Amino acid sequence: MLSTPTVNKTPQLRLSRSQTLFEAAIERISAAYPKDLARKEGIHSWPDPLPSPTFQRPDPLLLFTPAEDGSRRPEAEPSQPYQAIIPMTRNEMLEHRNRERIKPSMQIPLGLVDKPEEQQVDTFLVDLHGTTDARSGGPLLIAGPQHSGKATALQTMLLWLTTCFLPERLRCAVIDPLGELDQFRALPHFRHPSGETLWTDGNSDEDLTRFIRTISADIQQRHDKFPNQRWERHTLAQLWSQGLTMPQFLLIISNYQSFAERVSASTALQKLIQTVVETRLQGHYLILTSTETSARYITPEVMGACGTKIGLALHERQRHELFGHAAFSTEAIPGRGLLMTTDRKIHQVQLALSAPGHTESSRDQYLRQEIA
Ligand SMILES: Nc1ncnc2c1ncn2[C@@H]1O[C@H](COP(=O)(O)OP(=O)(O)OP(=O)(O)O)[C@@H](O)[C@H]1O
Repeated sequence: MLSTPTVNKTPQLRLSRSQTLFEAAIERISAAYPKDLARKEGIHSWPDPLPSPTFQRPDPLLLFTPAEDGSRRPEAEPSQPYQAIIPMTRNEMLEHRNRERIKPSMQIPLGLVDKPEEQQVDTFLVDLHGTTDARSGGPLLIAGPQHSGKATALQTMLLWLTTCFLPERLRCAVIDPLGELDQFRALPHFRHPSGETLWTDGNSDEDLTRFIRTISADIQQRHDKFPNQRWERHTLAQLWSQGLTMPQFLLIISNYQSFAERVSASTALQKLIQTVVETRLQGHYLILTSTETSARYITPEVMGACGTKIGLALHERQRHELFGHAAFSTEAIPGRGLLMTTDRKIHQVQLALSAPGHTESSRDQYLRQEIA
């Protein structure tokens, strides 16, 4: 039986302006009863709180460990080290990709998830294929108002995927009405073998129809190539191991709500979504972002198909629409949100940035250089 630790002297509480009371309380407890001492006394569950971007430190959580390359170091080097989801630089990851025999995987590290019931903070893996446990998800929906971090989350996921997979292993098609993913546009992952670009802003019905036709034909072709194949969870992995390079296919529709008023566009998109969702085991995956959560913008069928839902900075009605009555409010912190997976449990998450930098433009520049 463990004796309750006694704290004789509580250090002075210094509240900086950017610190919330909750963080200050944790800091105070941590100072009074440090982790090392807790471990010595057999207490191992002492998770850090989710990292919070602040005015002084807007980029505390990154996908990759930033490179030690002075020329590309973010302008103001912070005193604290960055917290990175992947303990490798992007270059190390690229080398790893070239050396290893790569398997198909749509598990994407996107941040940290707080699990108070397990007293743990874990890496948050989005699982578009659905292979792990009850948490695994299938299609992903990220909902949040403007400037809540949706595009940033897409950038982090695209950086991960295009780093892990060569274009013959991953093909992406993007509908990006606001040009938020432009940094990635020139990558070969976004081009069809025919040379056609798999990218549209979707602003004209004509463009959208052409785009949908190309993707639908691709999906049909894959089906025709293996007419007798019974697609199961590991079929794609088995085909890869036999040397058949059939790319995983990811469809991203950013700002999906913007198509709701255009009847023919939204009908065509819904049909495409349904096809992609139904052929997940063949390696077709879907990510949607939306500023709206009501049935007027996202039909119950599309909402129901999204096994993983992330809500960023939602107000109460939207939280209910997305997560039901169990949803709770989170602090207004960039990249902080709620997550619900197929087990219908709700957790708080902090999403990672794809690039370091104190301002949006310096992060954008870093990301562009990184991809180039
Ligand atoms: N995970 C994060 N960590 C720290 N800051 C973040 C994070 N995500 C977003 N931000 C901050 O919030 C700003 C807005 O993010 P982003 O552009 O991704 O939002 P959005 O929801 O896509 O908005 P819009 O719909 O207007 O494009 C970013 O420039 C960044 O400063």
